[in-house]
Amino acid sequence: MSKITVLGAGAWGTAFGQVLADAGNDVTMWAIEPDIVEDIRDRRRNEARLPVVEQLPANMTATGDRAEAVADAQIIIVAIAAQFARVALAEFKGLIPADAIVVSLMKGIERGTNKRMDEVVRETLDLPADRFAAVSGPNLSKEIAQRHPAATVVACESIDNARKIAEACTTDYFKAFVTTDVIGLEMCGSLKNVVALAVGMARGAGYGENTAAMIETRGLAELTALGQAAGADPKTFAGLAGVGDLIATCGSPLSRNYTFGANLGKGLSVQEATEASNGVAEGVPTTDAVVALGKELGVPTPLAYAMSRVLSEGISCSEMLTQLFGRDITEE
Ligand SMILES: NC(=O)C1=CN([C@@H]2O[C@H](COP(=O)(O)OP(=O)(O)OC[C@H]3O[C@@H](n4cnc5c(N)ncnc54)[C@H](O)[C@@H]3O)[C@@H](O)[C@H]2O)C=CC1
Ligand SMILES: O=C(CO)COP(=O)(O)O
Repeated sequence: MSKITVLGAGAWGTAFGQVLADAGNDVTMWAIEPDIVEDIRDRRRNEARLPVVEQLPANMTATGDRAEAVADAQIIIVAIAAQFARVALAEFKGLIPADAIVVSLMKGIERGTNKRMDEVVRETLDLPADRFAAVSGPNLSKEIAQRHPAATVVACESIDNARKIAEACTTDYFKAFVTTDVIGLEMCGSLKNVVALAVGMARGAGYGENTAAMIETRGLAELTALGQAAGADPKTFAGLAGVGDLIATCGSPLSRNYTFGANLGKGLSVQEATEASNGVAEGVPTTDAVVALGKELGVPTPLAYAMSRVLSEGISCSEMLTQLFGRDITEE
């Protein structure tokens, strides 16, 4: 049993906090929103971000005080919207215990720098590779909050530390596999959100299984190529964090990215879809970062490019698909 702190009490931060508490750990949530801290601490609820949970476990509390949150924590989980991770974590620099393992749940690429979350977290906290882990997989928060059976993958350059994190989040309904492929895990989690935007858009526009399968399969090829160029192990893309998460995210209205895309497909503007979104749709800012990363690594990213035109120019779903596939005859 460990003292574990979760930074960010959004939908996934809170649901994962419950998993950790169910696994027998003492869990402290830190959030920037005083009303959410008060709700978790005084009422064992997170009405704003995770209303589906009627009562959070008794071994879960919350604070808005940064130093108090991380003092004596053996494991620190980061579940903050990816584009704000750098600015939020900078406030924790110097407060993190020297032997704590820092674990990212975030699925995004930083806009402007094109950096993965392992790079952002390690840079900001000045953390060695063996004290950073990422958790990613088919993990829709609302299902896990209701304790539906699910699995995930923990990646750390130190397999022993990956095992420590896996053990800390193992319950009778939640299983964690381990890997040392941090880059692969990060790339899978971030890039599948862009694919989910496109699939959601096609569904929202009224297209069926063939169109969805085409986007998912070509999307998987795109994220695998980009991941490999960044140094990932191709096997990771065929596993839970790759195909697994793609299936969950591209097939569920519980996904914010899928829903954001579906709203675009139904004719909402980007602004309207943003206002309708229940939480962060990471694929939106990540799309441009993926296009830029593709250029940097010399890997074509037709799907991310087509989606970037949807987001910046408002092209329609059929224009997006025409842009995506073109008319040239190419090998699969
Ligand atoms: N919801 C889900 O099913 C899953 C989400 N994820 C990933 O986990 C991450 C967090 O997602 P959710 O908790 O669902 O999102 P959310 O939209 O419910 O919450 C986002 C969190 O970021 C925090 N935040 C934003 N700006 C901040 C700042 N400047 N300082 C401090 N905190 C700030 C918010 O306070 C909030 O707690 C995302 O990267 C997401 O892709 C991963 C797996 C599943
Ligand atoms: O990552 C997720 C499922 O694995 C959650 O997807 P959304 O962020 O689109 O809700």
